[in-house]
Amino acid sequence: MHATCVIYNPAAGRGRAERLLNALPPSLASGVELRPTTTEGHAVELARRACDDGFAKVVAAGGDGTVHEVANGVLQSGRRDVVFGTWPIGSANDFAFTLGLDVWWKIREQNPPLDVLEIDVGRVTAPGRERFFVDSVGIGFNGMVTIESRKTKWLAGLPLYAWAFLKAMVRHFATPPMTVRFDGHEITGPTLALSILNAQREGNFPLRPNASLTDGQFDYMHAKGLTRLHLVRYLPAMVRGKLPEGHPRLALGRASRIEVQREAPLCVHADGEFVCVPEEGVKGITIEVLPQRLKVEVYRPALYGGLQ
Ligand SMILES: Nc1ncnc2c1ncn2[C@@H]1O[C@H](COP(=O)(O)OP(=O)(O)OP(=O)(O)O)[C@@H](O)[C@H]1O
Repeated sequence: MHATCVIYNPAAGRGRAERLLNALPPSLASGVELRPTTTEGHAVELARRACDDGFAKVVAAGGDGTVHEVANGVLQSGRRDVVFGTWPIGSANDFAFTLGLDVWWKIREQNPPLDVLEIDVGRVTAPGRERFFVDSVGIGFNGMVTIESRKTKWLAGLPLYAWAFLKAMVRHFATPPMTVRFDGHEITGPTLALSILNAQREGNFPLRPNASLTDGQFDYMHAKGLTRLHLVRYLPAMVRGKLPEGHPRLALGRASRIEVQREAPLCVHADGEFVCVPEEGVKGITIEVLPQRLKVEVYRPALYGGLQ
């Protein structure tokens, strides 16, 4: 049997995935078994099966959606020794950015060496559902941005999410009251969005550029009673990863357990995949860190986007 199982989404990157995998450099292609997904959600099952089959390494080849599903499969398998790899061939590769793997992928022909790091993982629970995540969770406005990004097929990467952000701002801007408990500290008030980052980027925006994957904590951005004007004003800062510290309506902080309650049903994504949409009526959700729970491949020269 091969040592590595590569689970890939043929639909990722607007259909580019198949072409890229057919042109793998020999250093990556040898010792690898490719297993394609056939439908949404399939990668979870394929990853679980790859772990049961005894592969030492399981790679998610696709965008953040594929990363999310493969990571969930590996974590559900209970095997702690499996190394999780990411080949960023999707249209959003936020997790790969933090691991330095988007840089590595560009120079893959040179076969640069990768290291293994044990990173924190997040777990989202709500009544009747449980999900792991590796990159980020977005609640409220960010969930609506994800809905809008799914409707746009003609853009990718940052332009896609900037466009979806503007559409969500016109169609779904709302700041209903929300109660959020960050570890022992509870706040109730108008909330536009809550971003909870294990890695550094959400929807291509480097919202928390100093987030660590190994500190046992999430870095969050709590957008409270902002106006549309605030959003427009802070969009360039979000794109550059330079949100203001100490803003009364935009709190930045760290926590290892976050509980959210809202009267209006929640829209929540985890790594860009929906945990719940408003129609499902979910009003409460808990997000917690599982410290150093997953072994992942990283490219050290560009780890944390090469910034730290
Ligand atoms: N064979 C398939 N056919 C259609 N959809 C699939 C298939 N396999 C996976 N998917 C779904 O495609 C979605 C996007 O996958 P992924 O994130 O890997 O690609 P992407 O090009 O980066 O997309 P996105 O624009 O969402 O970031 C996921 O929700 C995933 O469940």
